[in-house]
Amino acid sequence: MAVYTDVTADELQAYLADYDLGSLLSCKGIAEGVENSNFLLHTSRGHYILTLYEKRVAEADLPFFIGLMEHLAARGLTCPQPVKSRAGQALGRIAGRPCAIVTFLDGMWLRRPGVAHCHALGGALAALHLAGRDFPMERRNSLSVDGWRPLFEAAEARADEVTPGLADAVETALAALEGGWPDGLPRGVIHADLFPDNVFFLGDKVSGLIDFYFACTDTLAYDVAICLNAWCFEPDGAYNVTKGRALLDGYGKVRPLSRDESAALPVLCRGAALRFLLTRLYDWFAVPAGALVRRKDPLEYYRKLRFHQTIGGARDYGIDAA
Ligand SMILES: Nc1ncnc2c1ncn2[C@@H]1O[C@H](COP(=O)(O)OP(=O)(O)O)[C@@H](O)[C@H]1O
Ligand SMILES: N[C@@H](CCOP(=O)(O)O)C(=O)O
Repeated sequence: MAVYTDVTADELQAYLADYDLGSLLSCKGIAEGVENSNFLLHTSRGHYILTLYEKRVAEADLPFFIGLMEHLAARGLTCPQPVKSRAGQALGRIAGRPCAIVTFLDGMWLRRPGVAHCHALGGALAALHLAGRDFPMERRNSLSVDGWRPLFEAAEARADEVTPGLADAVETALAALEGGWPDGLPRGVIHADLFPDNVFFLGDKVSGLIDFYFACTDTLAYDVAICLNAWCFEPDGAYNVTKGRALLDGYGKVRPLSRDESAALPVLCRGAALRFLLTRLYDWFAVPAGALVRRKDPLEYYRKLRFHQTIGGARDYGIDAA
């Protein structure tokens, strides 16, 4: 359960007095997520999500996230919509943390997505990339290649407690990526964390996307690599090429990848694997005492990184590369 900051009933009542949300019926901490504190609010007007922004979210970035959700919704994407106070403010402060209330989305996320879901996810990701093309704000990706070494240095001394040899393996992979990270590929708004728990389905159809708090301006194909890692590996660690092909096909039907983007997938997948390995490794040792959160396994992403280090080329992901 991700609740780092508790909210008292009095604090919440006082906060909601500035909103036209009716009377508060209940407020429950949400038993999922790792980054922020989330609460399900039930008021006489309906259901809402209250998010208190924690550790990795810089307050200065909040207008980007809020503006992006509004922009994407205006272009037909289903994503949470910030609820404004009577004074027209989407952002506030509660229990000492910056916060926002957003609309509740129907649907559920899938613990075991199948091939059809991967296809639908690919289409939804491409639709997001297209809808973001004319978003006027920019946000640098603080968790791209130049953000990885500081994370590694913070966790390096204890990395081998997770598995022997991890520190050396990460150093080698990191140095290779720092020396050969692609630039010049098409850029735009990326979600940067479109894991299954951030995609809601009704049947085989994507019903909504949530959790835009890593969204930024970066290489579009890097977002595809993040999704290949998050959606197309089986619990036993095997890459499922049928799911990979479905995801890439779903994506390509909406926004075809260029030959350069396809050819860059192996290095982008290695980078995407290292990025989540590093944040999970950092968090493994840095979860604050008393926080209610389930830590995520860094080794899952170490295994994915090793897979990507062994593949021959983009064709192995289920795509015909240049
Ligand atoms: N707008 C929403 N509608 C419905 N459920 C939501 C919404 N936002 C968050 N949730 C629920 O809260 C959980 C955690 O949200 P998430 O944004 O992933 O947290 P975190 O910010 O910690 O990553 C989700 O898995 C989902 O169950
Ligand atoms: N997806 C990340 C962690 C962040 O997950 P969230 O959707 O709960 O914010 C990971 O798997 O490491």
